[in-house]
Amino acid sequence: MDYFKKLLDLLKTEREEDHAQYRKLTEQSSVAERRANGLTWYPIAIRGSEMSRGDYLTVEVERTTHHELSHQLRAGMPAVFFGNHDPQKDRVEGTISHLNANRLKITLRTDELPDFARDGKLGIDLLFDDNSYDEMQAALKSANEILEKPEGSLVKILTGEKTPTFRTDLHPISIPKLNESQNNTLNKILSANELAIVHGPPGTGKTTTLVQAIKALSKQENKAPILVVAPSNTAVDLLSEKLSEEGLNVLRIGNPARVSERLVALTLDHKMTDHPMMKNAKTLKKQANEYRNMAHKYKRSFGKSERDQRKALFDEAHKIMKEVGNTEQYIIDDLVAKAQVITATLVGANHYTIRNVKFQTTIIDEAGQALEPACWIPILKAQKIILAGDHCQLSPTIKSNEAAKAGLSTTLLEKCVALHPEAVTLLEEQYRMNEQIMAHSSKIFYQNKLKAHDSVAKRLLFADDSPLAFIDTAGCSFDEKLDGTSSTNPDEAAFLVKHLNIFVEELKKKISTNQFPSIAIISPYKQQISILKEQVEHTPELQDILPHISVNTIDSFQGQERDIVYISLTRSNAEGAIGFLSDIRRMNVAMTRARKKLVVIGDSATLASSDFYEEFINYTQEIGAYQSAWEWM
Ligand SMILES: Nc1ncnc2c1ncn2[C@@H]1O[C@H](COP(=O)(O)OP(=O)(O)OP(=O)(O)O)[C@@H](O)[C@H]1O
Repeated sequence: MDYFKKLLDLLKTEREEDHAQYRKLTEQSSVAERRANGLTWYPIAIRGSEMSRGDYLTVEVERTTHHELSHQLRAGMPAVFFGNHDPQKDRVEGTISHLNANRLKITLRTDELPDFARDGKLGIDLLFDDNSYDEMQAALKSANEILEKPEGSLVKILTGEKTPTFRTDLHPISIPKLNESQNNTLNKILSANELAIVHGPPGTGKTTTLVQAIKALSKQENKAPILVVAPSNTAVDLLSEKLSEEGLNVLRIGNPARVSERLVALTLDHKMTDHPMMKNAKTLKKQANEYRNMAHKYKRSFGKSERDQRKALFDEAHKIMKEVGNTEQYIIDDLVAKAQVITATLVGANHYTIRNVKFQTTIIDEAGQALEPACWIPILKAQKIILAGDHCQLSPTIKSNEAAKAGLSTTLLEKCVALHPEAVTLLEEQYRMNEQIMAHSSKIFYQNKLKAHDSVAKRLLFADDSPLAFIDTAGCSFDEKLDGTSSTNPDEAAFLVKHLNIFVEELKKKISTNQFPSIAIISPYKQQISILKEQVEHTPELQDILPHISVNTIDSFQGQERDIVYISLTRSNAEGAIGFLSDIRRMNVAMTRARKKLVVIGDSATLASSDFYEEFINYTQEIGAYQSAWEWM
């Protein structure tokens, strides 16, 4: 019982901190400041409006200037439509329903355009996303109630009160395109009655395996829809596309982060427009909008009979819209029932279109990055859960240090791996890294069980190149600095760029520019990234290959891979303080992005305080991959 009470407390702390940070960013800041922080579109112009379900008005707007500014507005987020003459008063709240480049649609909680909208000074402001927290909170409360009931067996298993069970009557199947550990995983998923856990280290084909498993599950469950969710829209998009490529009927709930034709065709909106019943709804909608436009011709200031006339027209429009709503609901139910797979984000699993739909099986991908309270939203909709991810890579970002320390950063995946090892299968063969790049990660995180597939085990940029190097800056006096709250090391950055430069010169002799390998330069420290970016961009010899180089923090590279990876560890001090570097899961992500070459630059004297780095450095010494920075000076 205390299990969910504790989570509810942690979630409350997190919500308060998140809200406080949001307020700090928005309160007392001008429109220009909020715009610079990516929270506001201003100015905007109205490009159209139409009635939508529930007597709401959907307005399409365009950002008319400042297109170069990045912003955090996304479909599904709560926002406010405001007039800048009197922003306190002139505001209507709503939800962003579509977003494409510099245009968005916002569904407002009103049935007609407010008067202030006739004035040109309009904008859209992002609101704090209370909805996600409300959904998480409600899910935790329901889970707590279910836990006390006899039928709450899945909840009891996930919280460690019961053990999962497996069918023994199934004949294992073997799919030729899957390797042995992938097939084992597939069979574990099929035989699980309540829970299976897929542990997928970097490059081991987790997505490939899940897609095949979902296909097989769909057959096993007689085509009843399977719910597939992940914490981010990007992850949901990837799975939706792959599942559809395999011929499954996929319905994507919510709005994709990326707009591709294939993906758009899977969305509910798109499928609705193709539905045979939609023509009817469209005709009705058009009629309702005509009534509404007629009503608008009567201004509020007119006499009584005009006001009555206006009201009658609005009433008629609303009546028709109700009918539209019913037809649309019918279409939605039909599409949901016919889908083999429904995909959404964790919170999107409670989208109004599927809110009351129950599933036999739910798959949570990227569970290693999912906030536990969010996982409970889809879990409550299912009888069987598949958790897939890697708890040895980055965990979800938590805003409140207090909540993180008290346990919110521990994922459900991690807890379940510890509670139910019998439900876990490890994908053991990876298709990304040269075996030398893989070895340290495999030893520290995966009990030395990872194998490099033959096609990659010996992969190199060119014959005789070395796939791994640790370059030791100890004794070079490359001292770290503190820039705000972020550590930097300008000397180390300069050294890295110089090393890269020499290596690139060598590469250019062997590989043509258009087939040039991809390069990542990674550091855990934001300010170090800025310095590195600046130096790379100002190195004349690197100009022609700049499009092949990406410089960014570790977090932004999760899930990606590059041919060459340089890591700037940055820390170098007499005290042996390594701060952020002690988060070895983050370093696991950094070190496992490289396909053919990994160069790690750091100060062994500072790093010696950590077993993780000490073992890494020892390993590079054993295989002759250790160098001193002196050799390059
Ligand atoms: N059984 C297999 N045989 C050959 N290639 C495979 C196999 N499984 C996966 N791969 C290849 O390995 C690569 C990674 O696969 P996939 O995208 O499924 O992995 P992932 O584990 O989801 O990746 P990530 O590490 O980014 O999470 C792909 O190029 C895929 O084609």
